[in-house]
Amino acid sequence: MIEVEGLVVSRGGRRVIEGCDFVVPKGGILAVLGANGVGKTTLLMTLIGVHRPDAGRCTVGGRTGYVPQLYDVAFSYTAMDIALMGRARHVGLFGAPRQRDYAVVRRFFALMGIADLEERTFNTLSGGQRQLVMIAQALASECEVLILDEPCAALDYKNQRIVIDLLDRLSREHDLTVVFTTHAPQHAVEIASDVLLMYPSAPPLGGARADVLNAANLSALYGVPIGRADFVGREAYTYAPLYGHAGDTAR
Ligand SMILES: Nc1ncnc2c1ncn2[C@@H]1O[C@H](COP(=O)(O)OP(=O)(O)OP(=O)(O)O)[C@@H](O)[C@H]1O
Repeated sequence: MIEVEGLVVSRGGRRVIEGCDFVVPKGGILAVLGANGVGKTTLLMTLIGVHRPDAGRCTVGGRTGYVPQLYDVAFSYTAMDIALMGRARHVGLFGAPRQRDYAVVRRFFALMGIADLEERTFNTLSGGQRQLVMIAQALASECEVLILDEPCAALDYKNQRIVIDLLDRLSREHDLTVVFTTHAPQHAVEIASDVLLMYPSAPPLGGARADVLNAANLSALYGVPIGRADFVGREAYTYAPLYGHAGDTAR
């Protein structure tokens, strides 16, 4: 469970988050949406204790895993080495990973369709492949709360599906509490129980997905007209194109 009350956070001497309140129940999924630079990463870093709030309260109940937006490592670790780092609290400070640790990582690699990357050097993987390995690392920690910064940003449609479905499944079957940021409202439509909309000059708006996620709020959030459509019988959002495609005009 996560409880945030009256949260105020500054970066570089400037207030970035002001008056943020929300609750995510155990097993809930919160999607955080907002324009570039509005403070989504700042909020996540505050949840995991990296940034200190100027005011307010922020309680995260349970072992927490974090998946950053971008990740590079200094040494030639393999994808397996990187994912095994998620097992640190199970392995202990001077211990070596055991059979079970490998088995846990391999289970998530298989679920995410990246079993073939196990022996590859992490830094030679594509951005999307690295993102999948980092998510496997966090899941391998067997955390109770998982916080992910744009987990699908570098992923193709199929891999977005895999990650979004996996988060949904883990929250349903293992009561995993999830917070993720995204620039794709569709990810919120698909799995979020709760949504937090972060505005540049107004307090964030949070609540149950059905109450908060709608075309009017999304249009105000991004400053472009966003419409609701139904896509194969499901709620979907899309922004209106600014210009017609060149091929649409009469020649
Ligand atoms: N190290 C820093 N020092 C000063 N200001 C910072 C620092 N890091 C971020 N900021 C500022 O804090 C604000 C919030 O940044 P943050 O990274 O939280 O935004 P975001 O919503 O995650 O953006 P994006 O969608 O582009 O990832 C921005 O205005 C940014 O310029």
